[in-house]
Amino acid sequence: MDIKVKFIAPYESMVPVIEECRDELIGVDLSVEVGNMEEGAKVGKRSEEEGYDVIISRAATAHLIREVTNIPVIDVSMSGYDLLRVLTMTSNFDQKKVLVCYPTMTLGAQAIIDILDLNVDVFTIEHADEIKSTVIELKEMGYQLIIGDVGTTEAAINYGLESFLIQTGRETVMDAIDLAKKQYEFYEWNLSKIELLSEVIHKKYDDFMIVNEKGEALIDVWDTFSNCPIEEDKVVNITKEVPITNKINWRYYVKENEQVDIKIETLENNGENYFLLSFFRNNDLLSQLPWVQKVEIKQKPNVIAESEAMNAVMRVIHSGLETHNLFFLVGDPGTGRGLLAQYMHDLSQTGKTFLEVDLNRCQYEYLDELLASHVGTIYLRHASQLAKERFDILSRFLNKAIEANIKVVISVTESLLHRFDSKLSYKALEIFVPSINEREEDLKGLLALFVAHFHQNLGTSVIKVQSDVALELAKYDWPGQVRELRSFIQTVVLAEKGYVLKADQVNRYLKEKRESRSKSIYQLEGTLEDIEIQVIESVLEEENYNQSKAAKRLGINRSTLWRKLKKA
Ligand SMILES: Nc1ncnc2c1ncn2[C@@H]1O[C@H](COP(=O)(O)OP(=O)(O)OP(=O)(O)O)[C@@H](O)[C@H]1O
Repeated sequence: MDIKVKFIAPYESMVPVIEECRDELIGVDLSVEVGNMEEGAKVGKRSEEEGYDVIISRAATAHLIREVTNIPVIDVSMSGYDLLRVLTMTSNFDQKKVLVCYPTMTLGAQAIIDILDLNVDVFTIEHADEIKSTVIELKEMGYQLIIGDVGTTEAAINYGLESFLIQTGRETVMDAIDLAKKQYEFYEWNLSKIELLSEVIHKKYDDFMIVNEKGEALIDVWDTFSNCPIEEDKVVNITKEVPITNKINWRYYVKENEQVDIKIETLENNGENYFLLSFFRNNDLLSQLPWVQKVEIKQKPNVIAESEAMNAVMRVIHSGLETHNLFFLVGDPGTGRGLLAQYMHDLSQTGKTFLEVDLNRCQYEYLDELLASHVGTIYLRHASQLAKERFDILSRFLNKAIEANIKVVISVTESLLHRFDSKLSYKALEIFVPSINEREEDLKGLLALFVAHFHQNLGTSVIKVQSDVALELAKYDWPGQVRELRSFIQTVVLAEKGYVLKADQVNRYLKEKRESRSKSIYQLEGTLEDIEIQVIESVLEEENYNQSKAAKRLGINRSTLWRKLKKA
């Protein structure tokens, strides 16, 4: 396919010269328009939009076009031929002559003048904005004829001087077109490399941009967003604020009630630094990870802590939150470690996100994605069973999280500190969550809390519990800890229709519980429903009375499970 070239001629008489060249061109689709300086820049911008591949223009106009376009812009620099032509022509005139040119031409022009022994002086200017004052000065110096480019000759005419424009000749036009072809091939080759790279990054991120240290975009790809979701000045701010490190940084912005997370990675190429900014809508990334759950804590978690053992835990939590970012909650499943983690978050990280992570299902290569700036607490579950290599990855992640001021709470069944290196374990605070048997004084409070909860949420009748019920409950060992107690209360209040729960009622259920525990196999007696409820109960027990997990294992949803339990 032909390369589409737009030639923007700064003056009218250049057009026929360019058109004359057109017939000799192979592989180039050339069109010409006239436009000097700002006018030329406008034409350039429009030409890019119209799909031109390369633009050719001259001197200052080419420079202005380059500023407003992203395609290659070739400058038809004045050649020796052009100078030779204009100097030969003006040698026929007797006026006091001066050639005004830019530094790149000064030496060549002087050489031609000397060789041909011409009566022309040379005056060098650095910038187009010096033209006016230079022409005034030259006039004062007695020059009558000025040779120069469009700007200089126009100024000369304005100040009543004779002028000759250095015209661009055919050979110069041909050279420029040839250069345009070469440059375009090179540009296209680079472009295809960039497209390939974009494709690779695109596989990882849907929406991203690569910007330089000034915040200017080199590549941008928008898939889920229609364009860059944050303003240009915010991108510039990111490049100013974010240090050049190999650490991942995060920023988040709220735009039209929607949160946009920006993951910032730094890249280095040829001694230059760049930023790879990837954009995620509404915590998109986190919601895509099945092992991460964003828990919304609507109200302050109500932790019952009447017993001395739980009181001690609360004291450690309160003082530890001020000094530490890494906590190990050591205790049996169901003792309330998750609840305590939420309580800690609510106390110290209000307004931020609480993430619950299942380390058993975690994709470790994505762990760093959790370090988003809006994340306040990461609660890691199932850390006890991890393999050695996983511990190393986890340690690195924990260090990063601590540095990012994110609180990490890890629930474990026994102390794990010895498995981390001493530097990290020094930063951690271990909190031992007592088993329910050491929290007898809490039973009354827990009972009241659960009864109220089920009354409010499931519409159960019981609203009051006789004082001796707690004593009866204390006689049982609750291997599934508080979670098992909660589940037991749920079963009881769903079944009992009176307002007051009495000790003898509770004892009846406790007796059944003891009996069912001693059974090793299901009783294949009674109806299908009876057998079903036995299966449900043992799965519930095995899952530490976690209804969601039990429902998942049984392949039913939670409300079906709840209905079946209610019927039992
Ligand atoms: N001190 C407490 N006050 C009020 N509720 C409690 C308390 N301790 C535990 N609970 C309740 O007991 C249930 C089990 O607690 P939680 O899920 O936090 O246990 P866990 O130790 O995190 O167990 P797992 O790791 O198996 O999920 C929850 O419903 C929780 O609200």
